[in-house]
Amino acid sequence: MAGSDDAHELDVDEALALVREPAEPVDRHPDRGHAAPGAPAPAAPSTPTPADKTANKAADKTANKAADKSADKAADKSADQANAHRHRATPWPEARAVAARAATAPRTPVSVPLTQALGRVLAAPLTALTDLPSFDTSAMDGWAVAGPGPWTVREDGVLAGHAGADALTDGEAVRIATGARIPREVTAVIRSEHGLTDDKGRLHAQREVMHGQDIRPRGQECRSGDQLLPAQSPVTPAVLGLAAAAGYDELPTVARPRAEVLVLGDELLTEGRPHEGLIRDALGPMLPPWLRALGAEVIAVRRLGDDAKALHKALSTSEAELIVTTGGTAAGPVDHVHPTLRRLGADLLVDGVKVRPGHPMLLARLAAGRHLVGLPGNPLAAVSGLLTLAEPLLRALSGRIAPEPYYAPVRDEVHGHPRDTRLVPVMLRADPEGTAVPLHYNGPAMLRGIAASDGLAVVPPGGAKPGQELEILDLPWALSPSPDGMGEGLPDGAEGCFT
Ligand SMILES: Nc1nc2c(c(=O)[nH]1)N[C@H]1C(S)=C(S)[C@@H](COP(=O)(O)OP(=O)(O)OC[C@H]3O[C@@H](n4cnc5c(N)ncnc54)[C@H](O)[C@@H]3O)O[C@H]1N2
Ligand code: MOO
Repeated sequence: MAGSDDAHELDVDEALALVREPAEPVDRHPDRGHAAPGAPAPAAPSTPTPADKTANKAADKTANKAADKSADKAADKSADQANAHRHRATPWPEARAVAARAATAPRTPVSVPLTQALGRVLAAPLTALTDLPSFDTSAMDGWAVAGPGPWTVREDGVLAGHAGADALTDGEAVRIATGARIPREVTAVIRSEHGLTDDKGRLHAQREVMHGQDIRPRGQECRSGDQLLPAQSPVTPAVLGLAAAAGYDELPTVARPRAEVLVLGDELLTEGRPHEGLIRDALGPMLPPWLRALGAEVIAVRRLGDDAKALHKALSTSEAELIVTTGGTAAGPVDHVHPTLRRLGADLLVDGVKVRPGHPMLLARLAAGRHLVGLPGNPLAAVSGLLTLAEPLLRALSGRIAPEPYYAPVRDEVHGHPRDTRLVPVMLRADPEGTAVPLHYNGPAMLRGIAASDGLAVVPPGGAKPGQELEILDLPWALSPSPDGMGEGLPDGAEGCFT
């Protein structure tokens, strides 16, 4: 694992670069202090603190020692590697596009019972298997009447789900329940609160009776064969209801991509409180449901510690189409992801992204149809990797349509990184502008901000001014957008059917 326990979106040099425009060559010292980790009122450290001074003195002393030449060499090498890595890093928008294009194989449609279809995507248009309603239906409890009143009321009544009553003749009425079949020759339904029977049992309407009132004619909502929804529509609870009403027992859906989560790190506990340098694994509980919300079927979550052999074996034997690893992406002594991918001859499609947090994230193709997303271990950096690389890849694999980007003005100034995009948790206000309020506790190791947020604001390099419109990344439990054509082509008047 990387030695630095708190690598932030801005380290000291980067924070200084923000106030020292134009940028001079930046010399990184990742182990020598950082900007405030996203906690309230972050401040660029313009004056060295006593702690910095002591650290600097110690560093100078050390640097003067001849015995440390080899350490300097190693540091130079690692700085070179860091620079090379930064150079390779993909700009954030491009990284998302690469991930969206990475899945090329066509998906096989699978027919699943309605009970298993929620959250999937339709592999074919939803076409009505019946007229809806499939027979003329009473919209109200009351009387079905034929011709002008008053009407003689028949002894028997008609209930929903029962066989239809005999045809009425003019001047006849029959008691009818909501949803019951309308007998032939009926001209209107009178609601029970709008009719009175006299002592001879004859029915009188209390208000004017319009022809056809409170009758839902067969096919009012759709005719058999009508397209109700286009292919690629997400299957929501409402879609399940519509499909059942239209006669479906199963739905043709796009197969869910199988995903496996490999949690790396010897320092992780699965229960209890952190102690003696050990911390709780925050990603094991967070990622599986998040991946499911993004369309994946999570087939396994495994904790491998910092064991290069175990990682190699897991990657070579996994049956998942998407392997998500957490941690081990940096260049620390036990960061095994890069070396293992090299051993496997994987194709690195994205190796580092110009985004904070999460810049060490990566995307690799292991073999045809099998990908790995390497998420950095810092929890918010992992969320950033999830939304930057796993989300577009899973969207393509599960047949979902990319949401239209949406924008909201930020309430406050948001500090930017000098070169990289920042993703900052925001809360959306219910005001007319839908203002986004940036949240504190947005440091790479923190989940407190994201847990309270409605989305992530995309802050361009250089930052954003109050009122500036920023793209907002939805969290996957927010509503999915409708694909093109959904809601179009409804027959005239279909929306205006109030009762
Ligand atoms: N010399 C450098 N060191 C680091 C750099 C750098 O540029 N130069 N980048 C830093 C950044 S930024 C990040 S992000 C991390 C990424 O490191 P890894 O992906 O190798 O992650 P680890 O070192 O394994 O862990 C980092 C951090 O996160 C904690 N962690 C890991 N897994 C979990 C988990 N499942 N739940 C909760 N917390 C987890 C881990 O204990 C570390 O504190 O590298 C920096 N270093
Ligand atoms: O800044 Mo790291 O990428 O913690 O996320």
